[in-house]
Amino acid sequence: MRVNHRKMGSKQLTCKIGPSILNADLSNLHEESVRLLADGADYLHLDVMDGHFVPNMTFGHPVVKCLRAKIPDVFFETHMMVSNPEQWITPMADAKVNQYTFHFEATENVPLVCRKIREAGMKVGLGIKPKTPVDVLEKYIDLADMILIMTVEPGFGGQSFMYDMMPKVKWLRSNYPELNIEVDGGVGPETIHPCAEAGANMIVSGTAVIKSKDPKQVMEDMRETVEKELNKCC
Ligand SMILES: O=C(CO)[C@H](O)[C@H](O)COP(=O)(O)O
Ligand SMILES: [Fe+2]
Repeated sequence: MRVNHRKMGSKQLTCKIGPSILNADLSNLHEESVRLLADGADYLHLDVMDGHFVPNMTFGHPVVKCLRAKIPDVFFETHMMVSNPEQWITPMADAKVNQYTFHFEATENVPLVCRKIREAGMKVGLGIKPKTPVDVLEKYIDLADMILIMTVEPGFGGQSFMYDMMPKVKWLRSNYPELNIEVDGGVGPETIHPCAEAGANMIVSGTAVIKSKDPKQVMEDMRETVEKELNKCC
């Protein structure tokens, strides 16, 4: 299935805030997630790391499945920082993940992975690491529901936002007005302006939300900034 993101149709893009629980107290994953959702999160961005594609490990489908059992209705995106992303499609679908976001750099066969994710009933997210140029995505964009532009080297939370990734977001937004574009890494109140101006509408924020005394306010402020920019163009 192909989605034509180039056309300027009637689809109104909305801002979605997806906190990353990477730097939360993972022994309290359920409580932390419930708190973030009560504070206004639109979806949960679950960072899955395999210690191979990135030099760190987090959790896999068994944990996601347990979390899903306690939180049945919320949109789960798994950010798959794994080699061989094909391997985990079925288990993540079984865990009732809504969107499976994998990395361009992790596979030789992007179309095949996109197709398998869709066949398993999930939305397709396709991401690139900072050193990967955005134009490699051109022939795959219509196979995806969302493009992820990493604004840090994947692997760890709490890193500094890479401002020089913003031209990638701008390029995508100017060519694909209806595309969902996500930014991830070092995003918070201090760095949301360039993301919004460049055209990102799906905002992942870990440390800035989790470590804040007022996560609700942080998410509200980021949403307001993004929505202001989205409303400018239409
Ligand atoms: O994918 C990630 C790291 O690879 C995380 O989603 C990201 O880093 C979020 O955390 P922070 O906002 O603290 O950077
Ligand atoms: Fe992530």
